[in-house]
Amino acid sequence: MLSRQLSGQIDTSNNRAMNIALPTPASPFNIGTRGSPLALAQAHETRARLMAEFDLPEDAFAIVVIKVMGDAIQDRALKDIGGKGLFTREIEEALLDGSIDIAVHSMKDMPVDQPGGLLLDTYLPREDVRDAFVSLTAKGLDDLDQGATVGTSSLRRRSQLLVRRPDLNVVEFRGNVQTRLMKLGNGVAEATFLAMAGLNRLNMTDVPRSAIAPEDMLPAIAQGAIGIERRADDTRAAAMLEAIHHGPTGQRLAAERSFLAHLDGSCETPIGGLADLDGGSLRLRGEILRTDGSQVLADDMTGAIADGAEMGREMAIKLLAQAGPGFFDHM
Ligand SMILES: NCc1[nH]cc(CCC(=O)O)c1CC(=O)O
Repeated sequence: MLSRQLSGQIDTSNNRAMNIALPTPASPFNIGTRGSPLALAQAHETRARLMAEFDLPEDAFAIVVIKVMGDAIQDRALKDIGGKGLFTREIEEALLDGSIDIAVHSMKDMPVDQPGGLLLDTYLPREDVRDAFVSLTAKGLDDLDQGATVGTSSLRRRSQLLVRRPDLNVVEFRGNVQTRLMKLGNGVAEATFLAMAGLNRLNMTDVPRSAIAPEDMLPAIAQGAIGIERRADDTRAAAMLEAIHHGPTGQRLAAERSFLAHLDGSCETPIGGLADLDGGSLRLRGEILRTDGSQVLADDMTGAIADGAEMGREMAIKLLAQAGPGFFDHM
């Protein structure tokens, strides 16, 4: 398995695998992650795939938990304190200073550009991309009373909800799944929204949820995808990650992240996007919204898989032209 995976990627001059020094319990491979339950589950999945691929014991790996600013701040809306880098800066510093070998991320939270010296080009097979409607009382969006209060801290979800249900009262809702369920129980809101991927990865089968079709709520760019970052000059990490990379997820994210890149999106802008593969073609759906739900601009394109990034770029340019200046200025 090792030689098959490495022969194409690392040593193209002949058909023999390059000799990489695999990690050992005495000199483990350090996997960096945030400390949230979901982040830990994703790091454990990465470790399990590497163990299987290279026939290594669990203690040839160390899971290194890194505290990030974003996790420490629970009381203010993320958009007020500086966006996505809040969840990645400390982890990327640990990569650059060598205290970890790779970093495992939710791709949904990752900016399109990484700091110099780092590469984020390895993806695990994608989970369910959809959002979940979570409520102790209502079965779905259509089941909510006129004027009902729903909780979300996501500008995208907020805007998408208001497009469909302008009557809803959308309130800020942060915290982990347990906290949010407690708030629902306390009547703070009648429903909230979570990624299906997170619920599935945490095996939260007892959470009352129903999956929302992408037609009704287009997911965030890269929702449900795990990405693994490394130092650009680390040939061992490159070889190990190549072995667990999931190509189709990479093709889908290439289109979605190109769309995001050309929109210049951060988590401060309501953007949805989803690429699906169907045989030899790629379908990209994308939308941008006004935060008050008064307007949504959407597009849907199908083309060759290899053209995904170009489709993302074209779609972004087209939607931005339709939007005109000031489209996002409603916050
Ligand atoms: N922004 C937080 C975040 N980042 C990734 C996930 C879920 C897992 C995923 O989409 O990969 C979540 C929580 C949520 O949206 O419910």
